[in-house]
Order: sequence, then structure tokens, then C-alpha cells
Amino acid sequence: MSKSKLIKLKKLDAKTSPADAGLSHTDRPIAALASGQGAAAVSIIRISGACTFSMLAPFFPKRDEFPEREMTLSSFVDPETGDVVDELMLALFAGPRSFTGEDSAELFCHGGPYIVNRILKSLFQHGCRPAEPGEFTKRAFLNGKVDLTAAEGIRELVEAGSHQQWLAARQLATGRLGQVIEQLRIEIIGAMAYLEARIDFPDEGDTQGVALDHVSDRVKQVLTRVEALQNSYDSGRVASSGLMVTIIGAPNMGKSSLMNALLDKERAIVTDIAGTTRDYLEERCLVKGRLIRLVDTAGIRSTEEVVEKIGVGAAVKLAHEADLVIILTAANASQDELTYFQEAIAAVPTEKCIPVINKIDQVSNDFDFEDKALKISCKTGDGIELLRSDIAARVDGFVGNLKEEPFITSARHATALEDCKSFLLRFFSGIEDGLYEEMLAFELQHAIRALSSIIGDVEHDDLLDRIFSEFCVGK
Ligand SMILES: Nc1nc2c(c(=O)[nH]1)N(C=O)[C@@H](CNc1ccc(C(=O)N[C@@H](CCC(=O)O)C(=O)O)cc1)CN2
Ligand SMILES: Nc1nc2c(ncn2[C@@H]2O[C@H](COP(=O)(O)OP(=O)(O)OP(=O)(O)O)[C@@H](O)[C@H]2O)c(=O)[nH]1
Ligand SMILES: [Mg+2]
Repeated sequence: MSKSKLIKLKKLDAKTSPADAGLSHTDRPIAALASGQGAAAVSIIRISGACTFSMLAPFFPKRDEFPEREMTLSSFVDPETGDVVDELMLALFAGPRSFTGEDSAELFCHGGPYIVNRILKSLFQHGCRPAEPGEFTKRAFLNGKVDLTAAEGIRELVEAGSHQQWLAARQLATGRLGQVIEQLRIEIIGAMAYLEARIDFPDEGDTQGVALDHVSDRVKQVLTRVEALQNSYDSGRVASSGLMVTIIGAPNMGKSSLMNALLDKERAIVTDIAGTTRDYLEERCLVKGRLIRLVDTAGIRSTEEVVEKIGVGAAVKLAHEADLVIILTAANASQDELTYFQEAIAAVPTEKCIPVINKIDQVSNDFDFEDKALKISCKTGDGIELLRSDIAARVDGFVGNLKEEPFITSARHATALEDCKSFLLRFFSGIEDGLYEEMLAFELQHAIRALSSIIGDVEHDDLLDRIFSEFCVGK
């Protein structure tokens, strides 16, 4: 194996820090703890930006050269006191071959809070500034290392706590979605090149009609794929942000108790007073490894006769927002409460609805239950595992086979695709209305811009040139 390149830690000319040497706030290298807070075996401090290497020089006085992209055991010295703060591993990355694309360094130090804070403090005193949240990844994006979807994916990878979140984050972080969007963009740009040719060479005569069909066929294919991506949003959203599960029911049925049981902690206040929960309460949690957003609601009261209708109306509204609605009653519920239960079940679409009877510990074993409902007791825990399995199965139903097809995960992607689609549709109605090529090209340009916004607003003139160079007039 060839020996790796050496990087020199040259001190800046002045016996001063980069800050004193005239580096503005924005030019200064950024530094931050990259690993978790709190005591750890090892912590990682990341540094990135021009002057990273010269900024580090005063901390490693015994050595002025380090191999690139290799860990080297070194003493980190406090230039003020001469204290050896830690024996740590140093890795240097010369830009553009780094995560951010800039000169960068990583310090793997002993993970005590004192050491970490002291190193960071020294770095800030000698020219670094604290990195803003996401700034390393932002720099990677600005330096063209990752597109916007990949940057989003990196953020989601770091937060992923479930298999589905990992799947969703991976397809963003690896650039898979970005590539799909880029392909669609290039397709429209290619179609537009034909249009531009018709604009620039209007007298090429007989092939004109054929060419417009060709453009429209290509755009139609893009539209189909845009719609497929739009349809993937439900799955992608559930994978990435969790299934929204709302618990509704009359007061005192045990909605908050069920929330706590599923969360496995005393989150919601539970009392025997009807009307304890007054507002929505949302908590994220894992159910058999699947992320859900669990929403506890205020019990729907029936103080007057008309209220039942209002109650059912509220259930319909909640059902509309939620991916799954747990409709709760109790084994010892009153006739009114049971009526509400039945009406709510009728009002919520079947595929979104899990009817559940709670408090089965309060009635004898041969009690005649309504067949379809799941029977549980938040008090004894009976039936809770079955409910968990049911919820997990619903998540899997949404997330399905996300492995095969590309999918979108955020409202940002969904909105941009909707924009793109509406411009494509305007393009088609423009053809029907016999609009000039210039106008048609205008719609396509907007569709391209909408796609560009997904991967980051980049100039597409360069791409246009590339496509044009492969393109021959009249073909
Ligand atoms: N120590 C460490 N571990 C880490 C990261 C990191 O920044 N540092 N990562 C941070 O997220 C992830 C890995 N992602 C990375 C992506 C690109 C490059 C990088 O140096 N890219 C160069 C060289 C590529 C090559 O030689 O193959 C480049 O793209 O030019 C490094 C890490 C997870 N683990
Ligand atoms: N015996 C028994 N009591 C239960 C069970 N689940 C809940 N309870 C009790 O029922 C009462 C109401 O429970 P909550 O969870 O506050 O009911 P809720 O539906 O959230 O009520 P509101 O917020 O007022 O709408 C409390 O006293 C709970 O301890 C159960 O499975 N068995
Ligand atoms: Mg409650």
C-alpha cells in the first residue's frame, strides 16, 4: 500500500490566531462536538473550514506533519498553559476530499465533559467558531457533496430510531431519491430542447408535428412518474414521521390510560373524573419497533341530546387527519356511551378504525361483548399486546414494500411535486389550446424549477447546454 500524503500544520505568519490574522466570523473554521453529550468512552470533535490546519498548529507543538485521512495518536496541548489536555487521535482531511468538501479535522478524545469542553473552549479561543446546527451538512451541500434530499436524509439518519425511519432516511441519504428527481429533470430538459429547436428553427418543415408528439410523449412519461412519487407519500411519511394514531371515545373510557399503557409511562393524567383530558396530547413512541404518533383526545361529552351528533362530527374530523383511529369504550359503559361508540365506528372509515372495549377486568368472563372489538384492560394489561400487534401490522401495511420503489417522505417533497404536476398539466392543456412553443416551454421551465427545488435550487442552464450538445436538429 502506498504511504498516505502528509499534511503540514503550518502556523500562521503572525504569532496570532486566525481570528487576529483577519479571518472574519464567516471565514473562520467551525467546530462542534459531533458525538453525543455527556460522559462517554470517546468523543468526537469536528472542525471544518479554510485554515483548519494552521489553526490546529498551536495545539500540536511536537509534530508539524500528519498523514492525510489516518488516525494519529497525539498530545493535545493547551497553548496558554502548556498543559497536555489529552492524548487523542487526530484525523485530517484535505479538501475537497472530505465530508464537507473543505479542509477538515476530527479529534477523537477521551469523552469526559471536562476534556471536551476544555478542547472546544481552546479551539474557540484560537480561531474556530461554534458550528450552527446542521452547518457541516449545509457546507457539504453548498460545496456540492450532497444534494438537498441527501442532506435531509443525513439529518433523518441521525434521528432514526426505527427500521422504517432508517429505510426512509437511507434512500434520501444515499442520494437515491435525488437521482430519481434529477432523471426526471433531465427528461423534461430533453423534451424542452425539442421545443427550443422548433422555436429556433421554425422552417424545418415536415417533421414539426412528429416532434411535438415526441415532446408530449416524453412529458407524459415524466408526469406518470411524478404521480407515482406523489402516491408514495403516504408510505414515506409514515416511515419517516410515524403513523398518526388517535384515541377517541366518551369521557372516562380510559383513553389516557391506554395512551400511558402504549407509551409504557405515565404521560397523560388519569383520574376517575370525566373530562380529565381537556386538550390533545401527542407523543411519539415505538410500538413493536415501529414509530407512531399517538394522540390522546378529550372525551366527547354528551350533555345534551344534540351533542352526539357533534361528537360523531369530531370523530370524523379526527379520522380525516389520523392514519388510524382507536375508538374506545368500556365494558361497563352506559347505553349512551355505547351508542356513541357504535356511531363513531360507523362514521370512521373501516380501514382506519380499531374498535376497542376497555376495562374488561370489570365484568365477568361470560360477558356478551360486541364481536369485532378488541377487548383490553389498561389495569391488568390484558389485550394490550394484541393491540400493539394490530397497530404494528397497520404500520407495515402503510410502509409495505418501500425497498423497491423510490419514495418521498416530507411535505416539502410533496408540495414541490404537486407544483411540478400542475405545470405539466398546464403544458398539456396548452398543447390542446394550440399555444405557441414559447408558452409551452415556459410551463416546462416551471416544472423543472419545481423539481430543482427538491434537490436544491441549482442553475439548470449548464444542464440545458449538455443536453443540447447531444441533440441534433431535425431528428
Ligand atoms: N469519523 C467520521 N465518521 C463518519 C462521518 C464523519 O464525518 N466522520 N460521517 C459523516 O456524516 C458519516 C460517513 N460519511 C462520510 C461521507 C463522506 C466522507 C468523505 O471524506 N468524503 C470524501 C472522500 C470520499 C472517499 O474517499 O471515498 C469525498 O466525498 O470527497 C466522509 C464521511 C458517518 N461516519
Ligand atoms: N378497572 C379499570 N379501570 C380503568 C381501566 N382503564 C382506565 N381505568 C380507570 O378509568 C378512569 C378514567 O381513565 P382515563 O384514562 O382518565 O379516561 P379518559 O378516557 O382519558 O377520560 P377523559 O380524559 O376524562 O375523557 C380512571 O379512574 C382509570 O384508572 C381498566 O382497564 N380497568
Ligand atoms: Mg383522558
